[in-house]
Amino acid sequence: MNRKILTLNAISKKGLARLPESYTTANDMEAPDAILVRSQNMHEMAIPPSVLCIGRAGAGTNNIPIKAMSEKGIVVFNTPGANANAVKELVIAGMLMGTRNLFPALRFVSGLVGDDESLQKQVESGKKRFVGHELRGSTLGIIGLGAIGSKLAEAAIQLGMNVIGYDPDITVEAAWRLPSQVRRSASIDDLVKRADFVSLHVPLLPATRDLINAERIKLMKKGVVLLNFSREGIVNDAAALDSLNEGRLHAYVCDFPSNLLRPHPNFVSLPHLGASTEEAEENCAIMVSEQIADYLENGNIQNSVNFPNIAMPRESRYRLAIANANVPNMLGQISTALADAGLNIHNMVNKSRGDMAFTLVDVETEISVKIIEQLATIDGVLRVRYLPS
Ligand SMILES: NC(=O)C1=CN([C@@H]2O[C@H](COP(=O)(O)OP(=O)(O)OC[C@H]3O[C@@H](n4cnc5c(N)ncnc54)[C@H](O)[C@@H]3O)[C@@H](O)[C@H]2O)C=CC1
Ligand SMILES: O=C(O)CCC(=O)C(=O)O
Repeated sequence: MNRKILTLNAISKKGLARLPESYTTANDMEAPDAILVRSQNMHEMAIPPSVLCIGRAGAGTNNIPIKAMSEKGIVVFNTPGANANAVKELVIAGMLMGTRNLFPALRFVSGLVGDDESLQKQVESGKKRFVGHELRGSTLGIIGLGAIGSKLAEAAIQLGMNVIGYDPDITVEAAWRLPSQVRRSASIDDLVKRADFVSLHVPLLPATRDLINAERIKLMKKGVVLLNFSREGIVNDAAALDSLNEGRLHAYVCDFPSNLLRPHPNFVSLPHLGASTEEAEENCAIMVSEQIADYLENGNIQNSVNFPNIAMPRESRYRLAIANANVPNMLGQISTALADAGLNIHNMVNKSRGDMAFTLVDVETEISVKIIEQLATIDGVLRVRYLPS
């Protein structure tokens, strides 16, 4: 079927190539079936009523109004783990930038004047200001042991670091990925007291806003390097500046700009580069393109952040995909409406997640527009799609 996909950010061509050939992609179009996005803020955007799903080529979905999309039956996907290696590698670079004073040292060298002999003398007398610490033997505290945090833990152990971690909601899968040497912290406070490096790998949520604030920074060891490759807002900028000024924070390495912190020589800020590798961009775009195509064609859902995972092999040509509220008797009402219309159900699956549920129904004969309209009027049904193959 011809489908229209609106791309709000640059999405890797290798990923877009995974969409069926009949699909059109463009960064400006009327009535798209789906939207592909990376970091663009969609909170103020008017979402066209034609949109069936949104694919976030990446992990964080705080740029998407998830609740409003759920209420409209719009499925939001992300790509768990697809850019985790890229972020992990940049965090390792960040630890070195912070502890080896690489930016102040680079600024020192760029400011030198004189002939080669004079430069040599200035370097030899000046370099003692930039003496740092090695990663090996230091303690890294990781807050959030999901896709990125667990990869970082593994790499840090290989570099000879001691790793402590905190994640009260760690998934079983992520826990299995963690090396046995990672020590569990009882709380964030406990973790920050013991770490030489603190790295944040949690989503931005109301509960994680200002997670690192003045009180927590006061618990940290003097000379700690703080790394935030998660989101701005998770570290309180004013508290970070105060502690950089007083020397408790040796360096704050962050993937987001801050006008307040920018003038401080030990604030290292990158332009949201964590996932900016060709490999990560391809991985995310491939994963998200395959997910939205399977949803648009078959109603199958994998890696949604607001609806349950659901999949049913196609054994009949006539499929209904129904987004509905997770309330009693939805299945009863749907199957009664189909039975009343003389339609025989071949296969049916329903999954729920929080307030949301999703139902796939394959019937043995064609479904009329009238039945689809009737199903859409059932209280709690958010969206009904007919997907004949
Ligand atoms: N700088 C960049 O370019 C990128 C930034 N990110 C950011 O990193 C975040 C993490 O990414 P992933 O590891 O892929 O996500 P993930 O979902 O695999 O892991 C997040 C982990 O944080 C844990 N968590 C949630 N609240 C917590 C809390 N209060 N305390 C401790 N742990 C908590 C969860 O249980 C989960 O295990 C994303 O939400 C995104 O904001 C992700 C990719 C690229
Ligand atoms: O797409 C990007 O460059 C940003 C990635 C990111 O922040 C994420 O995946 O959460």
